[in-house]
Amino acid sequence: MHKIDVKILDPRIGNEFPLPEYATPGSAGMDLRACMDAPLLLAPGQTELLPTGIAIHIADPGICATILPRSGLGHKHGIVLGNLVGLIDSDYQGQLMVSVWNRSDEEFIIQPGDRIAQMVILPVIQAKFSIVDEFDSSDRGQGGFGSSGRN
Ligand SMILES: O=c1ccn([C@H]2C[C@H](O)[C@@H](COP(=O)(O)OP(=O)(O)OP(=O)(O)O)O2)c(=O)[nH]1
Repeated sequence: MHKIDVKILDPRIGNEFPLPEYATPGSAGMDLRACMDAPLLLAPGQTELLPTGIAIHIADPGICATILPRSGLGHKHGIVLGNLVGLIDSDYQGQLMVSVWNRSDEEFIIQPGDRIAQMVILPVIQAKFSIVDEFDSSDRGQGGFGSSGRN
């Protein structure tokens, strides 16, 4: 298990609200909690940036974190992310923030401590461009966007 430094910025984390953790041994993501002071009513179409009460410093440039919607919230209630996917750089040390977007046509209330999104830690490969005039030939060439047909 990889270790990542975490700072607890909101004293409710680790007490009233647990530190993000994997729910089962096979979980890929750990849920992030909304750490605002009061309930938040998200009107249809509204987007808000919510604090999570923690900061992480991944440090290793070969690792990043992604913030993804929770399936149930997204599918049943239309609560997804304003940035669709959040990408946390390995050198970011600020508070983890979650942009919540109510894409439904109904109001949704988020309570402090609610699990609003999930974070997945992923490997990253950093690449450097090498300028060429021609690529080595490949089977696909420039074909894309449906070039192989529909089925
Ligand atoms: O959902 C998110 C997305 C990003 N971040 C933090 C971590 C990330 O490392 C930093 C910058 O994110 P990004 O590079 O995507 O933002 P930007 O809009 O390009 O801003 P910047 O100019 O700060 O890079 O913001 C979050 O806390 N939550």
